[in-house]
Amino acid sequence: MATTVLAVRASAAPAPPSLGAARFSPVAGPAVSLRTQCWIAAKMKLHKALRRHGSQVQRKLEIQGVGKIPDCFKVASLTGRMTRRNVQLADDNSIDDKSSMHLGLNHSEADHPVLEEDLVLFDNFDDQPESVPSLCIAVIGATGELARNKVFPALFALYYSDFLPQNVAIFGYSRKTLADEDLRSMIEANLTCRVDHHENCEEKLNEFLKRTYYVDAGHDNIDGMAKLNSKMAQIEGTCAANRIFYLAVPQEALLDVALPLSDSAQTKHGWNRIIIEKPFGFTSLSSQRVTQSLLSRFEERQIYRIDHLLGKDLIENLTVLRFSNLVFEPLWSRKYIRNVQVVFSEETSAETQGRYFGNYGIIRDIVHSHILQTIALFAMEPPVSLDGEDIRDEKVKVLKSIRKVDIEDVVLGQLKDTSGKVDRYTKSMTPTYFAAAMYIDNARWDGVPFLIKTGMGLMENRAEIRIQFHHVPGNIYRERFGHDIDLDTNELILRDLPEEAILLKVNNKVPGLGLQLDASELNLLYRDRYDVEVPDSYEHLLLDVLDGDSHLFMRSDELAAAWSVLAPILHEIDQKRVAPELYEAGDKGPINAYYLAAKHGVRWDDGC
Ligand SMILES: NC(=O)C1=CN([C@@H]2O[C@H](COP(=O)(O)OP(=O)(O)OC[C@H]3O[C@@H](n4cnc5c(N)ncnc54)[C@H](OP(=O)(O)O)[C@@H]3O)[C@@H](O)[C@H]2O)C=CC1
Ligand SMILES: O=C1O[C@H](COP(=O)(O)O)[C@@H](O)[C@H](O)[C@H]1O
Repeated sequence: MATTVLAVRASAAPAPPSLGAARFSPVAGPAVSLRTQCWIAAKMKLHKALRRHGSQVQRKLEIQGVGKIPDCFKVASLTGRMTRRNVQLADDNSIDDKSSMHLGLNHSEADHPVLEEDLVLFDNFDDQPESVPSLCIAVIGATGELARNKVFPALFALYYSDFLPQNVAIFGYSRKTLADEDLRSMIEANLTCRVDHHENCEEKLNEFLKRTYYVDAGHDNIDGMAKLNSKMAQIEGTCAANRIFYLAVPQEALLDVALPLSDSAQTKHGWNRIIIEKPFGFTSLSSQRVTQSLLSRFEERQIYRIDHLLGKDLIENLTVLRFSNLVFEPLWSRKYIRNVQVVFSEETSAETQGRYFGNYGIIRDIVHSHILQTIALFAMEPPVSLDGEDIRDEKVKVLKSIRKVDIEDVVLGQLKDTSGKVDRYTKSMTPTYFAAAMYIDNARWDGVPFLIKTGMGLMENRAEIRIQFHHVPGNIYRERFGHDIDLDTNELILRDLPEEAILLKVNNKVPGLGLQLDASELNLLYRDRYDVEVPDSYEHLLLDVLDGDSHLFMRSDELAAAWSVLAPILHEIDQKRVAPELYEAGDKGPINAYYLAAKHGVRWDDGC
């Protein structure tokens, strides 16, 4: 563990610490006061704490009678005891550990101590302000589709809402010859972000753009990363500084970028985190090699494998609903649950997905990460805490318990080519649709089919998880339901698309004389309940990275376990040359998916 050496000042009336922010002031307009920086840091911490520990933190706030946003040192005392890691820190009275917590330093990531002469903290945490480390975010592959359409807009939305520290700098990096101004114009031109109609947006955008710089990598990432490092260092000075590197590059370029980055672009004055995009490898072996190379240079805790589909509220609700409601928690097992359906379908055709879908196909692109992570979060045992590692410990057990999938329980589909051109998917047999029945061989889920279905170019956008419960044993009302026993099945539906909702199907009496039963839905429609704009999932996940919260990012052992589930299927598909069933755009997808569900005693109940 790296030791953080800090110069401690005696007591009252401390001189303001030398802030990285001061170095940003020439580009950022007037220097921002320590108070403001502290307030922003507090707000970020508080936002996160409220999101994750809601009422606990809220109660503490009320008890302390603090205003809307308390001072950062007070927030630390409100949130600092929430995770196991922080419990240890809070229990340890040494100034070093406490100070590193306030600085946002994660010991295992902070390879080197913060420089003694640059950083001044204070011995009384309840009364004294703290220094806010600067943050540099580099978007590698800045000219690509993902960076332009998703990453920069998400960064700006976070900046707009004050979720990035005041002393932040953004770097775009690619091999094209561009100037800062070109990058800024590109960001501005592609800003489809949700805050563009909000108050002061233009002002904020100008501020944001002034903090944005371009680094031309040339044709060699070794030189490129050295250049990036020196540009960042110039801005950071020698103060405490953290860095995030978003690797928005094709899989083939990942190591070409990541290895020089590890050698030359990491800060020695804080933590470094890298974000890696899906799909995570083409084969189990190639993925393993990439992982080994990454782990030879980075610590596991530094690596964030991002799948933006996991940044939806639907996914967080999986655990919130189960673990915070007594009416659901006891039902979460084979005893009450008959089957689980995970559906992710899109109207858009794979043609419109751009290069990133390419030859990878839907199994590597969507099933490997999104679907298997959803199942893992759904089916895991209660984690010890909300700490990322505790959750990942439980997810990996689920992935390792998934039974080898029988190829007879797999349906592949491919969108018919309507362009008249040679169909690149047909040529490569790349599936654009996948359905399967999976089983988890453990005590909780033994015998429960998990039916998954995902495809492009279908009749509607749908992302939902449906949980069908067993029929009531010896139901005394059975005669009132008619012949279709499925009609009285209780069902819980968590939905992201077509619109966010949580629905519970229950049986009730039809009004009037006589006793007739009906199946109705108790609806929680987010649109009606909450008058808020939903942040893009990239915003959510970027904030998690900033916060060091890893629970929605696949750890290397999860990645390997997911490959163990899918590699045999991919291998058998290749070996037997299993041809995908063609389906029309805007249709329901392959008919075989319906036979598959019936074989496992399930009826898709999803409208498509
Ligand atoms: N597009 C999307 O919405 C999504 C993309 N992804 C994933 O994100 C990654 C990027 O996708 P996308 O933006 O579509 O790809 P693009 O091809 O549009 O962009 C790739 C970017 O990487 C840069 N690049 C390529 N090779 C290198 C290299 N060796 N060194 C440095 N820079 C390099 C390119 O710039 P230059 O050639 O100038 O260096 C370009 O800026 C992929 O892994 C993809 O699977 C995941 C989900 C969604
Ligand atoms: O990663 C992917 O996500 C997109 C859907 O993104 P969203 O922001 O519209 O939710 C999907 O179209 C693509 O196939 C997939 O690779």
